[in-house]
Amino acid sequence: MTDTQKRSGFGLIWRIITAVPPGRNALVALAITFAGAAEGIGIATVLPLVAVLGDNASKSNALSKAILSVLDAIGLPHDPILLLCIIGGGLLTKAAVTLLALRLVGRTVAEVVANLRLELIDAVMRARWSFYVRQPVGRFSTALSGEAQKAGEAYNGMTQMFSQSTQALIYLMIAAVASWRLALLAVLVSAIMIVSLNRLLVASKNNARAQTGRMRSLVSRLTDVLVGIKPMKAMARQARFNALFTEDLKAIKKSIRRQVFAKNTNKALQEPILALCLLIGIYFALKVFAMPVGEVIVMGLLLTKTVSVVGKAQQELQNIYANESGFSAVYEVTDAARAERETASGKAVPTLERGFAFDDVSFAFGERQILRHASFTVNAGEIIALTGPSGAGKTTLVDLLLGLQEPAEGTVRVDGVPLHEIDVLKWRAQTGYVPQELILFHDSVFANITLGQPEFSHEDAEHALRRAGAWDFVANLSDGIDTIAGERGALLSGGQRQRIAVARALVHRPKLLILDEATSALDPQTEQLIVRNVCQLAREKGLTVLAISHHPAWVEVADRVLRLEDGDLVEQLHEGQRAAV
Ligand SMILES: Nc1ncnc2c1ncn2[C@@H]1O[C@H](COP(=O)(O)OP(=O)(O)OP(=O)(O)O)[C@@H](O)[C@H]1O
Repeated sequence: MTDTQKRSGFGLIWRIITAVPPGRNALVALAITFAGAAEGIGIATVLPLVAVLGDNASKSNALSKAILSVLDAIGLPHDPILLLCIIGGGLLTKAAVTLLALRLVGRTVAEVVANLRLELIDAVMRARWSFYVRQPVGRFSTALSGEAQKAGEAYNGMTQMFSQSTQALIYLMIAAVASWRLALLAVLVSAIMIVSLNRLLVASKNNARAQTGRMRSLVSRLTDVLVGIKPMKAMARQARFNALFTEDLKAIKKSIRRQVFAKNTNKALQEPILALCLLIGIYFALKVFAMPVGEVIVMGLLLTKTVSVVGKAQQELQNIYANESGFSAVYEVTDAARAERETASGKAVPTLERGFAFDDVSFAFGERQILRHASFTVNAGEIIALTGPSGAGKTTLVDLLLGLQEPAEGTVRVDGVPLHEIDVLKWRAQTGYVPQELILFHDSVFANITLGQPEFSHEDAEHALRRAGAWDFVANLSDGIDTIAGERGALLSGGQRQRIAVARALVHRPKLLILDEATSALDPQTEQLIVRNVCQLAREKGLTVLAISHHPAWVEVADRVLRLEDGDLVEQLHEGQRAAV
């Protein structure tokens, strides 16, 4: 059971309440209580009105006496018009203050949702690399959209429930002053209603949870499928996924049906339960306690009011339950991401003036040994080609160099300083990285290169594109550098995408350039052009290059070739060196 599941129910409600500034909560509570009290005064004044209108029996009622003596104390007459004004004034004040409270609630709900989303995005962005590898992307999308929205609705439900409960309490107090029997009856009828309809609340909660889980699974699957839709379409193998979605959709349909039924039934059954209890109450009041008709009518009004607000409070609780699974899901993702937050790195700022080194580094994924006591040094300005069979661990070696993975043993050093003493964010900021599976954003070529960082101009992007051998084709696109690349860059060819990714890695003038099979999709001439440009950067600007590639173009120009195989890292002589030997 996760922490979030343990905290479900009222623990989570408490978390939502405490997510709102205490002052705001207090203000909302105050406005709601004040509105309830104003209405309560209005309703309570009905009994003395009946008394003043001539119902002598009502005159002897404690509530009538209390209100009329307050009028005496402040020197006001027992005038029916005045009492009508008090009733109307109470109801109008309630309406006005409720409007104010609703404005506050609206603002707070918007803030709750926005804060939840901010917290979620912040936690996800700060998580370590290994966290993302284990999560379906759809999990984040569902949490960010529908589930965060539900959290806001749950807060709204809580304020409504608080409002109804406050009103119920006020009515109950008035009822207690009017008659202890009435108060007892109100408590009894409310209890009958709460207990008899509780099953519907539990049903709402369970169905909402099932629905949230299924929705998450559906969105995760759909996102995965859409990301990899092309080969499925090309091989006409998408039918299996249709069947999977149908399963999820069927389950969602079933839980929605049950949830709507539970909600509507709760609403529908409250009225007959109340009516039945009221009829029994009226019978006892008239026949057993021989209460006067006028008093019984007012008491009936008070009882109806009290029990119906209890009913509304119960409906709001049902709403909270229906939305609770939403915010517990948001917290689950946020908490999971927070638990995997990248630990604070060191303070040293590397300049890569001397180079970097692996010092007796070992690393494994479970049983799979990737590096075994690897030691090597790369001097600043060197071009290194890294080769090795598929799955040997070349990408993982780069992850270790960038602090995306931590060695089980040994130390990675930059300029002689261990990586854990270095500010890794500043270290990574000096790196240009072109991954094997590159993805362009659905945005312009310019935005894909600058990643939206305002410090880069069109000239910077053009300069980087020229270095990446991409300027000619970009200049010929319909909107030049402002052409939209399409979903994941699908409007460009594989080789064009690679060159834009190289430009993205060069635009911030890095000190270290990491190319992971970055030119694999290019024709030999274009690849040679990029290799020449990168070599020039290494010679003129001291750029250090680590190129994972089997292509001769890189192996031939490399100062050194490292080969990784079965966990062992060895230095190889390339053609030129072999000839010299
Ligand atoms: N996050 C991970 N968790 C568990 N195993 C992983 C993870 N990432 C990679 N691996 C495994 O580690 C091994 C090395 O993967 P890596 O991507 O580093 O190899 P590579 O040499 O770059 O391969 P290729 O040349 O095919 O790109 C593979 O067997 C892979 O299955």
